[in-house]
Amino acid sequence: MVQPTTSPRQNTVRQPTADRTRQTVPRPGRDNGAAGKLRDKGPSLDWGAALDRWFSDQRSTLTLGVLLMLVAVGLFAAFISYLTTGQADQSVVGSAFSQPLAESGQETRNWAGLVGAFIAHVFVFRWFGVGALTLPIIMFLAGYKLALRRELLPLSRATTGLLFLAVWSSLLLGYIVLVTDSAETSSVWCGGIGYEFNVSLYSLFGWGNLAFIAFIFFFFVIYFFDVRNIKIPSLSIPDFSGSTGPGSSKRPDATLQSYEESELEDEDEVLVDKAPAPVSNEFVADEPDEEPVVATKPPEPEPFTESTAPETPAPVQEAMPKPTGVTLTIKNRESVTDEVGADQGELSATPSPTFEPDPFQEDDLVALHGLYDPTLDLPQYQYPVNELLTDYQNNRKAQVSEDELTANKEKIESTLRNFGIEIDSIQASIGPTVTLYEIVPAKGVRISKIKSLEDDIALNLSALGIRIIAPMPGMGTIGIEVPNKNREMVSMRSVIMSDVFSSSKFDLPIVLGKTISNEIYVADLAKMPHLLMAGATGQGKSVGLNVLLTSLIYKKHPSQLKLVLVDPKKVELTLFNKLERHFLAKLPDAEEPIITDTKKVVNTLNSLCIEMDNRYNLLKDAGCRNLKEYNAKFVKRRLNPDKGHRFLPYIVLIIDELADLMMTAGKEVEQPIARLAQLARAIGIHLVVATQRPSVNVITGLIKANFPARLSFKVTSKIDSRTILDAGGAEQLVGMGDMLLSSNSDIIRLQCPFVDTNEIEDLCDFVGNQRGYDDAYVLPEFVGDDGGQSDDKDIDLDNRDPMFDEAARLIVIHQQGSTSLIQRKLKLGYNRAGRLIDQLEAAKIVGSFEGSKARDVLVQDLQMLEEILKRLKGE
Ligand SMILES: Nc1ncnc2c1ncn2[C@@H]1O[C@H](COP(=O)(O)OP(=O)(O)OP(=O)(O)O)[C@@H](O)[C@H]1O
Repeated sequence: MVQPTTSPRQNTVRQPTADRTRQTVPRPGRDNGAAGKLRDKGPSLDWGAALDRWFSDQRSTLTLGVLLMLVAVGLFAAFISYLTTGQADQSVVGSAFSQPLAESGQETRNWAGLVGAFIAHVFVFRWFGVGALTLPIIMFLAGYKLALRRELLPLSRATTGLLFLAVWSSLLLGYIVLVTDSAETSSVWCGGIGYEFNVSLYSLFGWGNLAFIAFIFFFFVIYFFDVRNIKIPSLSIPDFSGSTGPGSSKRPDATLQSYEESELEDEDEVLVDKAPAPVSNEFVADEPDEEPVVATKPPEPEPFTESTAPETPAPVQEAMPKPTGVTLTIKNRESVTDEVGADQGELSATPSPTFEPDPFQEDDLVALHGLYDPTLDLPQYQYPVNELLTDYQNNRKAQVSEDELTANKEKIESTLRNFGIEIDSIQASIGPTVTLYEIVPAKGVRISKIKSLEDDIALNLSALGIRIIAPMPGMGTIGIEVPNKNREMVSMRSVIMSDVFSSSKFDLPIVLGKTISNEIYVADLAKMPHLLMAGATGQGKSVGLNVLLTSLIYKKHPSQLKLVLVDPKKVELTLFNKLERHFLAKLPDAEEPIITDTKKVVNTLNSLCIEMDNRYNLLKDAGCRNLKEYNAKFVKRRLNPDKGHRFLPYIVLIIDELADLMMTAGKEVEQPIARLAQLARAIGIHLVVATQRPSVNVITGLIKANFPARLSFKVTSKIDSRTILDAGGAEQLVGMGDMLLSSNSDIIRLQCPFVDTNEIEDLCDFVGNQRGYDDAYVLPEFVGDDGGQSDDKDIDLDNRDPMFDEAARLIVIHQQGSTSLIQRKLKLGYNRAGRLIDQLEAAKIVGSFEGSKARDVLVQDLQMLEEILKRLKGE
């Protein structure tokens, strides 16, 4: 969990046990580090790497591609030529090795000379006949892909089809040549394979050969076009573009169409939906009539509520990578490797049947569109720059003079001696806030004795905040922490700019400050997986929360992270309001993205539980154990958005002041918090809960048990310290961001970085002023026991939305009562689409809201609908 900086005392920061275990336990089916290292040493990898490098150099692929295309054209010419001149050339080819080559060359009539005649003789005459023409075509397609890094036709699929055609046409023509007894003149058309095949079997089966050849064709078509899912009439047109429907086009996205259609075949009405193709923003160059993609305009964001999930746009619908495509793909590949490489919590659910698209098509999708890149939602988004944070001039190292050190050492020694404790040695290391004196006691000294003298030593050193660590975990020493007279302020800017943070590959990196040995401590919230924070008023809790949020905002793209901010004190988190359209999530009907009202907090927590359940269902359907695996699969376009799959951002819930909530809502907040804390780690929902009052009726056993990572600023009593950390010590901290972090039973003292409100303001302005989503990320609707939000749905049908009729027709045509369908097709924001669906419900066109399912459509056809619309208009 820790990324240590280089420091002489590096070994003092211990890796949490869970992480250590994780490194040593190999995971089935995964590439583990050890295996990687072994391979690294093998010489074969160097060749592989060299080859990879060669292929990733565009000059190499361009050269090879063009060469392949030229050879393909030459071969094509040679084969065509052989079909007419072959017979004459046969003797030349036959005698090529018995007479001088130059002479034979002159005699050949093949357009591609003796070499052409020779190759054509093998491929056309000996093997495939006219079917051999498919081979240069395959070669040309491969060359084209290499040279231009795009496909004329999906390569793998076209290769399969063309190879089949080569063999099969040879068989069929062989049969014809045999039964017409025209081998003398026409055997060049069928080639040796087809002719020999038919000769061997004809005496046994007679015309049965033809039936067998026809059956082979049928068999191939069944598998190649996956006949389960396509309409039979389209089979008559073998189209290697991969498109199978009657309306198949030569567009390069034909594969995509086939992908979508094959998945949706069973639902005719959905196919209707697909006909006008929601592929509105792709392949602009080919389809100028379609809605153009403006490079600067991000695609319409989809608020991902469960009810909208089935309508989430296919990842394949994102703008086709333009000339930058290569870069994007490479970037994505890296990010996927990163993602798959690390590990996370696991989901024990048994994977249910998974959507496994045809591997050809899946390859084709990635080949055509590249990996799915969620950040293309906001392609122009700029990560915050370091200059937004203040460079505190006085941010010097802690000044502890030699005199101060020696004086403290002597005092410690003499104090201990006064109590009859002898020591072997004493060593000091200066931290930002405190200096640690490490003592090696003389043999026979009882550690508990030193610990019991804590107060006396503190008195003698006349310093506040002495903390005695006896023994120092993992070392045979005793630590005494003495606060520095002049402490160092750890600025946010310095930690954000540090290598350890900026190069951190954690999923949710949060920089918590500096350790006693001046190492910058970065933790991964995703692995914590939740954090409980306590601290008396004025000790740095709000600054701590700001630090945590700042870390996340600096590292994550808005498409990868959503924040749910709960602030019953109403003032602490207001600044983050500006991030509404980038990082914040809220309930569908919420006006403000930052939740301050207790009732709304309860609804939000329950809504997050629904989101959690929805995510578990998605993961189960995808056969993934955690969010990372799921997103990695989605990025590789292996999950079908039409089945509700979507890229899932991390959600971080921050509650600033749990005490208020527990006082007013008690169990109503405790239970969903405990449930989320218990179950939400695998699906990427993480909680940070802060409180001023770490008493047992606020941090109840239920909550505490589910928050293994706890952070305490200075608290007022030892009891409070015990409540939060299960150990004393937090009452002796010195304030101003001095804190103790307890995770996996280790306690570490840290100095929290400082970030001021005006820095947060600048940061939020920087992000908030950029183009964002249309709205905050919408959480699933939650209707409480009292009917929740339904009471404010007094719908006045005389005051219908101008788009009402259009929305109604859309819903009836698609027979799908979904807000996001309206949003997407009519290009409306979520709120307006939500109002429309309420009006449609009031007009009894759609049924009532049923949790995560789409609403029922109560009107069967357009005719009925027109009647209803007329009635509404009073006609
Ligand atoms: N990491 C830090 N480094 C230096 N000074 C700090 C740090 N954190 C807090 N302080 C100082 O302590 C003051 C109070 O901090 P903060 O507002 O975070 O306290 P708090 O615990 O949130 O209080 P409350 O609960 O009343 O809101 C800050 O204004 C700042 O001067």
